[in-house]
Amino acid sequence: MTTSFRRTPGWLDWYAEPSRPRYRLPEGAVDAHCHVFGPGAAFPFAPERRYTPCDASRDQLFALRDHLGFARTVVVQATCHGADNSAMVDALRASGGLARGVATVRPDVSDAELRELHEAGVRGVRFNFVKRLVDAAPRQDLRDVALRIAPYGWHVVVYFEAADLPDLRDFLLSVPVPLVVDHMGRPDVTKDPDGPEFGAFLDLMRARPDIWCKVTCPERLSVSGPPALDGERSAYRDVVPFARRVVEEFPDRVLWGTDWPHPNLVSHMPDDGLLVDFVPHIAPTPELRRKLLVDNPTRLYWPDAG
Ligand SMILES: O=C(O)/C=C(\CC(=O)C(=O)O)C(=O)O
Repeated sequence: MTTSFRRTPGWLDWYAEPSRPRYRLPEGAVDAHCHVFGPGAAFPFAPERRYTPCDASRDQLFALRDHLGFARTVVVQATCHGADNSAMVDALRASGGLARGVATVRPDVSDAELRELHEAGVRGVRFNFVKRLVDAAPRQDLRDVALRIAPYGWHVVVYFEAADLPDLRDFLLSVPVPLVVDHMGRPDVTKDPDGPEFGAFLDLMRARPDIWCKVTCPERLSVSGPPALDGERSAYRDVVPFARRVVEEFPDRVLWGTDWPHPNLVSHMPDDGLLVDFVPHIAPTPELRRKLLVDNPTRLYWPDAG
């Protein structure tokens, strides 16, 4: 077994000493999008991966959760682990019920494996259409996976770039379980939020009442910045109109998460405490923030928690 991995050249490690957010998260807040990486010595990265990250363990994730003031987390399988969900599942099992997961599975996954994932806390699978991260999976395979997971009440998390939405739209609308779109479908934020490209995304959201959206990753989408560093509490201003538009039109179907440990960022690594301070800019009222951070993710991932 390989126990030592050389990270991708230029890899930025997660921010070691995040500040404490000035914005105090409401009780029961959920970080609905984050990952664990390895550690590679215990959970080797997948041979087919497109990047090799630094380690980011479950205990480091739980420490960040507590530091920022989140109650719970949703751990999303990252492509560097392929369809080997063991690092993510290990995090769920160690969380004492405070973490749920989104897995990657192949169409030949057995019912026993699906049951085991469900028992560990998995509630969805992720379909990744971002070409720099994965080879395109045949859509029939994805449909087969969606049919396999439907009896468990799971959803499908989809990650795609805005430019690919026209091609994906019919397929997405045909998926027979709820959909959760990562990072607002990655809009080009140099374009007009009222223009046709983001309009196509909003139309997708309008097309089905069970399509949810993560209004996440301003640090990935922003072109103008400023970055969430050095005490900056009004970071990523160019992303605000996009995220706010979604939060205000679909207040009951939006989720937020840190995306820690922020794979593949190249310009900077954000201070996660300052990222939390981004939330009031996109969800301007206490009610919108409660829905975004507590009610919506709890309904989707802990429906029995009340
Ligand atoms: O962490 C994210 O959501 C975004 C990623 C990484 C990713 O999705 C993955 O590796 O699975 C990205 O844009 O590189």
